Amino acid sequence: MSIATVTQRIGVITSGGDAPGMNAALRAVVLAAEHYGMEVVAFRHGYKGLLNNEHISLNAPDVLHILQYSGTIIKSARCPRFKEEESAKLAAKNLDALNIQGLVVIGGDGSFRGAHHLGKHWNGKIIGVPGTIDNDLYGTDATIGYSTAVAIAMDALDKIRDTADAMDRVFIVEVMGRHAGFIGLKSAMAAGAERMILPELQKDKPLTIAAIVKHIKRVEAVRGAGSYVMVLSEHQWPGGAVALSEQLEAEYSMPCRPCLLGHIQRGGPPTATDRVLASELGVHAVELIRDGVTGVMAGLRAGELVEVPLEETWTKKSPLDVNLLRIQHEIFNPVKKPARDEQE
Ligand SMILES: Nc1ncnc2c1ncn2[C@@H]1O[C@H](COP(=O)(O)OP(=O)(O)O)[C@@H](O)[C@H]1O
Ligand SMILES: O=P(O)(O)OC[C@H]1O[C@](O)(COP(=O)(O)O)[C@@H](O)[C@@H]1O
Repeated sequence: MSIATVTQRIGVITSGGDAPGMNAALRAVVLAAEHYGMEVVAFRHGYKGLLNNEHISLNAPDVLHILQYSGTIIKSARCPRFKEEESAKLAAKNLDALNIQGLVVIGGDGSFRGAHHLGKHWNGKIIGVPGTIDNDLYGTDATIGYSTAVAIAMDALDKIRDTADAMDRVFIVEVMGRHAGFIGLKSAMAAGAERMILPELQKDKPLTIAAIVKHIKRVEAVRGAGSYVMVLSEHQWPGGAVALSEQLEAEYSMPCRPCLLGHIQRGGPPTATDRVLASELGVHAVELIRDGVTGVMAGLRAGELVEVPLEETWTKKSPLDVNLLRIQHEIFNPVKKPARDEQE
């Protein structure tokens, strides 16, 4: 690839919930831009910074040794005001005033909606880089941060198992992923959890407390007294893991404890998978801007770099891996019964 001779200035933001690997993506954007003779202007606090003109210029020394840290050095934010038309117009004005020709938006589906909204009022090139632990963006096999969140949840589940097993207890571990069960499913499989309560499974036939108790008792009948670890995606039970645990203790006399992983899932060192994915997609985003592409997310599918129209990333839905679901429900379920009964 030839080195561009025309100097371009590109902007970058990290937006929405921070995700492990956002710093690695940022570093990749800065290093790729420098490689192609482009300047980088970062807006702090996502779209809020774009509206408030809170910008800094970023060069290679600014991103030295940041890829091993979660969070984001340019900070992230949620900015409800950006949904207004006037906000997109103001952002466009601010970008033009700085002579910025392209913008890289590192974030999740909300951030991409924002990018699409901005694109209606701004002529610059806009590229999305998928950064969210939830993995809920269509068009890429994984989002930046997902691998780390799963690893953290798995580690927590392993630790919980020690105590659950020692004391013959039921544990309910609540994981993030407000609309998608990717973290729940993968961490449950990785840690050998007995039960998963995931948004996708709850949609058609929400679990009842009676069905949960029945399964716990059946597992005990098969294995004898021991541990039972349940992975619960957030917002899938009224009152969450705490309420479900209290119900099991009070109404069914089951020794049960809740564990809420919360924002622990977004911190600590990103996995190698996230760092490399972020590096590849950050560079791809800059190369797309350099090639004049706009309005797409830089993604990775089956090992290949892809470009997905921004709108598709939230209008289309990636389903949970049906094979992983089948294995969890049928092969790894200690209670052998037809899969259709599982979510009763
Ligand atoms: N429909 C929309 N139109 C314009 N901007 C939006 C829209 N939805 C979200 N955004 C912007 O993107 C930000 C991040 O979205 P959010 O859903 O909070 O996180 P994520 O990008 O991780 O999904 C919002 O705070 C808002 O500034
Ligand atoms: O950090 P906040 O604002 O409390 O948001 C929590 C939410 O952020 C996430 O970690 C990531 O979601 P987004 O990618 O949509 O920002 C969700 O799993 C969780 O529900």
